[in-house]
Amino acid sequence: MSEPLLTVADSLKDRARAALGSRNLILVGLMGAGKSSVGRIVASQLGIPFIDSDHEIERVSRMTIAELFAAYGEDEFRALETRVMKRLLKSGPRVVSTGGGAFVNERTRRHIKRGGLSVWLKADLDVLWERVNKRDTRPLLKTENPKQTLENLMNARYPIYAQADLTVLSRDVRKEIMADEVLKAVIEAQKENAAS
Ligand SMILES: Nc1ncnc2c1ncn2[C@@H]1O[C@H](COP(=O)(O)OP(=O)(O)O)[C@@H](O)[C@H]1O
Ligand SMILES: O=C(O)C1=C[C@@H](OP(=O)(O)O)[C@@H](O)[C@H](O)C1
Ligand SMILES: [Mg+2]
Repeated sequence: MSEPLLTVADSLKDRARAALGSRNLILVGLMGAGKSSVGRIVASQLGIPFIDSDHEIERVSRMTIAELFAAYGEDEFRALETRVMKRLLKSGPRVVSTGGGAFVNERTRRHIKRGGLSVWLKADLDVLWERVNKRDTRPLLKTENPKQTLENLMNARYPIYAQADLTVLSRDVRKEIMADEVLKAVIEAQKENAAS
């Protein structure tokens, strides 16, 4: 019997998987960009493990992110985040979705830059706000005007996220489509690398 033909979707996964090699794929960007949900789909498409750094932090500390912020403050949370990221990125390939502040922290950013290919999921304020205002689990948004806080974070952080290896626009389309766009960006980056 002849081998079935590869479908377009299969070849996208296979080409992205080959382009990634043993590197990690690390998703960065602001709260609500879709790092956790899109990262999980990308990992399943690539057939490699998925880890969300916030979940890993919650697992090792046996506390929620909100509890950690309340009990120890943001600085301690960042120190723990740095340690967890360093450990997660030691071996690959994996898809690692970070919390929104991880790439902003200089030490964590260094681990991410060394640890693989970083992808910024970039979204505009209204898209982010629509998504994050449905839940109140994010301690940094517990302010009088959370939309303004989100905008301030955007202004402060976007120049830093721009240091990621790749940028993918996070739009109001299905998460599966966003995941495909991440796979395409990985393939494009490899092509450009090969051409230069
Ligand atoms: N492309 C998308 N379309 C619709 N909803 C999305 C999309 N990406 C993420 N979401 C939703 O937005 C919320 C935030 O997504 P999440 O993956 O937790 O973002 P992050 O980890 O970047 O903060 C979740 O409720 C998620 O289901
Ligand atoms: O932007 C940030 O500094 C944070 C983002 C959160 O993760 P998500 O980006 O997955 O929401 C979480 O790590 C914590 O609440 C701090
Ligand atoms: Mg997340």
